[in-house]
Amino acid sequence: MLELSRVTAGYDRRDPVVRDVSLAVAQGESVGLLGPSGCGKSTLARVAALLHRPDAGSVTLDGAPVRGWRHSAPREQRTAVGVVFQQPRLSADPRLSLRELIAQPLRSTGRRREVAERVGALASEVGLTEELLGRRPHAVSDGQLQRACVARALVLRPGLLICDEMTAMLDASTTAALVAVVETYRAESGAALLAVGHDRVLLERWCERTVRWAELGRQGERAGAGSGAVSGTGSGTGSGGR
Ligand SMILES: Nc1ncnc2c1ncn2[C@@H]1O[C@H](COP(=O)(O)OP(=O)(O)OP(=O)(O)O)[C@@H](O)[C@H]1O
Repeated sequence: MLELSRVTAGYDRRDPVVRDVSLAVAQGESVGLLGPSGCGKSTLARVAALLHRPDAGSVTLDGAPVRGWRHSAPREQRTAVGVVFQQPRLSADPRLSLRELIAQPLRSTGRRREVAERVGALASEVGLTEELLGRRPHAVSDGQLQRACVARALVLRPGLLICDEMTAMLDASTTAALVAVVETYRAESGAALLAVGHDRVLLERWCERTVRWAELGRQGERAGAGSGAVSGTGSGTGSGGR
């Protein structure tokens, strides 16, 4: 489903934060990526979500190499990945109501006719009332806004979901509710999951497999020798992540 092979990425080519790392997530598989704060997890998650162009290495989605990032990514690749970020306020347009926020990917891909049914169904799954759907981000709590961001990430029925510290600012009951929404969606759709974070207990409970950041450079080797649940990266791996 997702194959990151020998990816180097960052904000300064002379000093990249992600160095020569490889990671593969098979179709339908859930993988937790664990690492300390600042190691580069979010940067790698953004590369996988086609939001950040790597300086080197390759990314393959559903067998097709990714050649464009952000707005230059082909629509079918962009819409195949749903993303939830740690801080919903940074990713949510403050001018939109929660209803519009959830519906926006459908509108921008010309699927307006699905809006009423799909937004209604997702709102009830994530636990947002009609009244909350009419409010804008400034008038809801972080947890309520994150519920809307999860609904938005699922609205196009992606084959891969990337959750970057999705629950870091949530209480235990909202965390459990949103993890359950993601897992219900995965059970119905067969979607794969890459969940990034530093909460080992949560990720080990949530995901079928967890990988530590320090092990990332060896993913290709492990996939070749392992259970077959993970597809190989297709090349030898380098010196590993930081
Ligand atoms: N837009 C940016 N410009 C310059 N440097 C950045 C930018 N975003 C992140 N960094 C730096 O890149 C490094 C890795 O950041 P990143 O957010 O990928 O780490 P992380 O493992 O996700 O951390 P956390 O768990 O704290 O979210 C950090 O040193 C950070 O300061």
